[in-house]
Amino acid sequence: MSLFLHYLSMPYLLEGIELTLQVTALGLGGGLILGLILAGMQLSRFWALAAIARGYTVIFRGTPLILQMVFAYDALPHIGIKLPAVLAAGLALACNEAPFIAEMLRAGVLGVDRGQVTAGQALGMTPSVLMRRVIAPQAIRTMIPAFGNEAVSALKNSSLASVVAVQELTLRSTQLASSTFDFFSIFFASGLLYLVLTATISAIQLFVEWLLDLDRAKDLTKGRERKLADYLPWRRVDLTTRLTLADATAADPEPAPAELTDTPPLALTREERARRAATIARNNIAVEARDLIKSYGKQKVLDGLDLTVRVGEVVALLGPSGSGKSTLLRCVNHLENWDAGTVRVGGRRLGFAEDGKPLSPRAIANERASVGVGMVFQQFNLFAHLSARENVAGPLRWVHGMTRIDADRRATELLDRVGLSHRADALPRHLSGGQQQRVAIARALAPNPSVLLLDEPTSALDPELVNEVLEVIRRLAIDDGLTMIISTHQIRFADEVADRVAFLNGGKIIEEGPAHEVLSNPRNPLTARFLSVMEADKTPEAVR
Ligand SMILES: Nc1ncnc2c1ncn2[C@@H]1O[C@H](COP(=O)(O)OP(=O)(O)OP(=O)(O)O)[C@@H](O)[C@H]1O
Repeated sequence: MSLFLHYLSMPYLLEGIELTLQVTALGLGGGLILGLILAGMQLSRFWALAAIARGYTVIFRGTPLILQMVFAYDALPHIGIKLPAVLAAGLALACNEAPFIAEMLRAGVLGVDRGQVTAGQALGMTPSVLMRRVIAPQAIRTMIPAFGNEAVSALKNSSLASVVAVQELTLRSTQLASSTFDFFSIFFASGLLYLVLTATISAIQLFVEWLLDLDRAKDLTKGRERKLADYLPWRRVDLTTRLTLADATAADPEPAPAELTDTPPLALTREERARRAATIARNNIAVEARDLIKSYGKQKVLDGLDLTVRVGEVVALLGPSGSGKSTLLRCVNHLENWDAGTVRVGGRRLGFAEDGKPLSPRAIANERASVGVGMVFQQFNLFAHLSARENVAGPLRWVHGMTRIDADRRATELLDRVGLSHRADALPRHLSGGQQQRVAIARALAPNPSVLLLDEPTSALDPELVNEVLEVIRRLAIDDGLTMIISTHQIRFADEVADRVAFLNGGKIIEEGPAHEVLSNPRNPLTARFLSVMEADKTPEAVR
């Protein structure tokens, strides 16, 4: 026992730990940098870069680390690169770790919900803002356990550096044992030292997981402490603003939700509708699609579609499942490319330069932000790692350059408008579907869009939550006069809120006109059949 304790505190072995840590740190640090580059190449749009990264992965993942170390130490000098043993071992370890780390990074990035990425694009985020603010923070959280594993494995693999005579812990233990023949005590002490190192890595991993745990939320408004994750770059929130806002909400803890659902639905009288129609007819064109054609493979989804929407007009897109409603909305915002035809928003051809050439993703993002097309999705697509307030305020800062205080103020104002100021600090997963959709509407409204596109905003909701969302949309249409295109299966809602309905079938508008007229007296037999099925069943699923 005394011998074991002696070896455990022996400076000769402890100095070996220093070299072990040096090789591990070089391997992990270098592996992370190289892994980031490889992951970027594999995720890139350029196939040549992806192919080079794949080739690298096959070679370095498929050959033993021990050979790579020998190569770095003995073969590189032949081409004039003579590295000290520690550096050569660290380099080989980094090159070996890189493909594994790249795969972890790639899995983390691909694991982020596509819907959130689309929502970020629709909000005008450039690819780099999307990566920094939406993808990386979520990917990093999911990668921590795998990265912890990789760190432990790199530490253990560093023992192979002994083949290039790095005096790390394993080599020193072996040397000591062969000179003293006290194998058991020495290797037991050495094993325990490795265990301490790997346990430290595990502890750091658990600490980081705890640090980034979003569910560890402490409620500020109830005077409790901020969680550390709030201080991270993507979560940083201005304390003064938070506290001022917290004070404001504390005075009125449960404000508007009752107001949203309890008041009778707004509806226009026949005369008001006629006045509104006359005003809209004089307005400029807000959105114009001309002869739009779009196919997925052999399937033609939009087949020469024409649609004109005037400023202040609310158009409901109706039609059976697969008729192309969502695709049309996605084309309006250029979230989807199309094969032929033109789309203009506010007179501008979104996504194309003056000479008709397609713009880069970054330029399209900037254009989306400046033209102002808001979008609300069927599946809400809120940023899962951000509170309701940050979902609204974040894009205002990142895309529109608003200050933190102004963005937070605007977010609070909009959340109040959709009856959710009391849930501003909640994460999306702690909100009901209806509440999430109301936050999504607030987020889309935040930059004051000129047009709001709503893609079946209630079809993912339980029936009892549908009305709260419809009421918010109704207010936007009737009170605020916002230009909206809504894809919906809610016939009664379309009748009450829309100025015009357009009925799609097979990628074409087969009937359109004033909402009440088309819905109560359809002329096309397909529209009539669709409406009667909807009427008979009252559930959208019936026609799907
Ligand atoms: N990314 C895609 N790849 C291949 N096919 C697609 C893609 N997106 C949509 N489609 C197909 O295009 C057609 C039109 O889809 P779209 O979502 O526009 O219809 P929709 O009218 O909005 O239907 P729903 O009411 O069910 O949402 C469907 O047949 C769908 O399967």
